[in-house]
Amino acid sequence: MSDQGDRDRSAKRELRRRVLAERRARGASERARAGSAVRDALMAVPWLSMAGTVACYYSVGGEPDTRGLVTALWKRGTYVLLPVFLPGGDLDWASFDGPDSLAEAGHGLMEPTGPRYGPGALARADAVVCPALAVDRAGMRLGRGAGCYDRALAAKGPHTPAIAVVHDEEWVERVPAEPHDRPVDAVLTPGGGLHVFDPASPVWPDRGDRHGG
Ligand SMILES: Nc1nc2c(c(=O)[nH]1)N(C=O)[C@@H](CNc1ccc(C(=O)N[C@@H](CCC(=O)O)C(=O)O)cc1)CN2
Ligand SMILES: Nc1ncnc2c1ncn2[C@@H]1O[C@H](COP(=O)(O)OP(=O)(O)OP(=O)(O)O)[C@@H](O)[C@H]1O
Repeated sequence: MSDQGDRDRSAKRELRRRVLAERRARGASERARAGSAVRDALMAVPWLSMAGTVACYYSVGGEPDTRGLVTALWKRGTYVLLPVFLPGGDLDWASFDGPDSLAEAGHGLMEPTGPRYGPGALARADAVVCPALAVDRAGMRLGRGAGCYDRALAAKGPHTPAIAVVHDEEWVERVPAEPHDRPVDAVLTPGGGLHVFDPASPVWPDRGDRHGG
């Protein structure tokens, strides 16, 4: 392994530690406010309202709250896929079908209990809302370090945007990146709303046409 690789990995560990400590310090009212902002920002995006299937995550702990978003999408009739963390770090996918369709799982996660569609199910999503600990100005994302989303995002379609959700302070100048890291297409922060990195990217144009309106 190269020295640069070692430096990147230890810089990632340090940034993860810092963000997780800051998240633990966030209070319930800030979390609730952030959750409403995340929900309202994404529910107002026109192309997302045309999406038949959205892969999301069901937030836990100090993560930017996505529970309101998941519920709002589901109530609107969008098919919502949520991840199931497999031993080994791959993600399986099952649908959200109301709060009763979830159960506590390992690592403090809440996961869907219904039929699982396999890691390849992400190919059917029209958008992927993914967790992150930090995102930088170029869209590189830092995850929890299991590589789950690095691998999972490889299964999404080429016209499917990946949108990372982070707290305002977690959208930073630069995240240490390794060769396997892939940028996301947009970042959503509670205070700043949705920011698209490259509006000319093939994930964005003609969404209404492709998805039948
Ligand atoms: N809400 C949510 N769901 C998600 C993710 C996520 O980040 N957020 N994931 C994104 O990849 C996957 C689960 N990935 C995980 C990877 C590692 C650990 C882990 O090692 N947890 C530590 C505790 C760390 C902590 O307290 O935050 C442990 O159990 O020791 C947990 C989940 C799929 N589902
Ligand atoms: N496409 C991939 N295929 C196989 N292994 C991968 C892939 N991407 C990353 N990994 C492995 O996953 C591990 C963690 O990677 P990294 O530190 O970038 O995770 P992360 O992006 O923080 O986490 P996550 O993707 O779960 O949000 C690394 O050891 C890396 O080699």
